This record gives sequence, structure tokens and C-alpha cells, in this order.
Amino acid sequence: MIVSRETTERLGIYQSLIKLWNPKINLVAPSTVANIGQRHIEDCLQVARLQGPEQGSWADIGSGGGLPGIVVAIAHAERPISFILVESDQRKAAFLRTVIRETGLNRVKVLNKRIEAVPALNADCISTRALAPLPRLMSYLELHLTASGKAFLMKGRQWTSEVEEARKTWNFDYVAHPSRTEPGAAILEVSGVRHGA
Ligand SMILES: C[S@@+](CC[C@H](N)C(=O)[O-])C[C@H]1O[C@@H](n2cnc3c(N)ncnc32)[C@H](O)[C@@H]1O
Repeated sequence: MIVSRETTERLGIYQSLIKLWNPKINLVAPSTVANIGQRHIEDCLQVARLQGPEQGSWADIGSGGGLPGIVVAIAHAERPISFILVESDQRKAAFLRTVIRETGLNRVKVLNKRIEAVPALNADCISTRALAPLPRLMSYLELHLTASGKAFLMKGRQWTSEVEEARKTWNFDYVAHPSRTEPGAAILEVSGVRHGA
């Protein structure tokens, strides 16, 4: 992926805002602030490098400080995709709105609600990192992903056992993309989610 000057500038603004707000609202673990570029930005750019939609709608759920939602929205700013960042915490939602304003991301909106309380989003793509175990994520995907849509779920080292657990109650197809930033972790590309083993 070629990273344009505009993308680099926006990512720079985003990192500065995380550093500014982090002492007050803990967007990322304080121990990782010195290494935001590799630990968070590069980690999330991996999602943008996978084969995602060229247009349509993309929901990032449990966005927190915008990881991976803001990073992907910056990387795909030229694509006609409307992004929606779902985040239940009011202060984090305020942070996300500030980032959107300061970076001029005009296709990104914030929904300050719990994902379970949001009417079906019919998203073409859903992303998430560190929100919930896979079985619970499946129920969110069933509700909010279009039938032909796909999800990118950033999972830690325990992803194989989470897949096993989810398989007990859910049918789904997946491809595991090994993480380049965290050994053993993976980005699960999931589609065809339906209830029943
Ligand atoms: C562990 S943080 C991860 C944040 C971000 N995705 C990251 O990787 O840094 C989980 C975030 O999800 C939000 N959250 C938790 N449950 C939620 C729900 N049911 N609906 C919407 N947001 C939720 C929390 O407020 C928190 O900001």
C-alpha cells in the first residue's frame, strides 16, 4: 500500500491527539504511548492492507480511541466508503469527533451507543479490536453485517481456541491472516455468519 503525504499527515495529527488526550481518558495503555507508531498504527494498518470494500459502509465497533476505525478511515480516505465508529463511552466518542474534525475525515461518523442497542447497520464491512470474545462478536456480526459482507476481527494469541468456542454455536467462514506486529496474533477475515453449529 502506498502511503500518501495526506495519509502520513493525518496519521501524525491522530498520534499527537492520542498523546494529548491519553493521560485523561486512557485511550491506549500508557506503557505503549512511546511506541504508538508500531504498536497501534502499524498494527491497524494491516487491516487496511487486506482486501476490503471499494465502496459502501464500514462499521468499526468498540472503537475506543479509533483503533482500527480511524486508521482504516485515514488509509481509505479516497474511497467512497462511509465509516461509522460505534463507541459507548462518552469521553472516547468526544475524542473520536475531535480526531474527525482535526483530520478533515468527512465520511466518518461516531455513534455514541452500545452496539447491542443500535438498530441493524447493514454494514458491508465490520472491524474490531479488543472488544469481546469471538462468540459474542458473532452475535454483533449477525445483527450488523450484510449477508454478503465481511468482517476483520483483530485477535490475540488465543484466537484458535476462540474459533473453536464460536464454532459450537455459529457457522461462519474465515481466513486467518497472521499479524506482522504481534507474534501469534491474527486478523480473522470472517464472512457467512449464521446461527447454529
Ligand atoms: C478494550 S477497548 C478497545 C478499544 C480499541 N478498539 C482498541 O483496540 O484500542 C474496548 C472499547 O469498546 C467499548 N465498548 C465496550 N463494550 C461496548 C459495546 N457493547 N458497545 C460499544 N462500545 C463498547 C469500550 O468503551 C472501549 O472503548
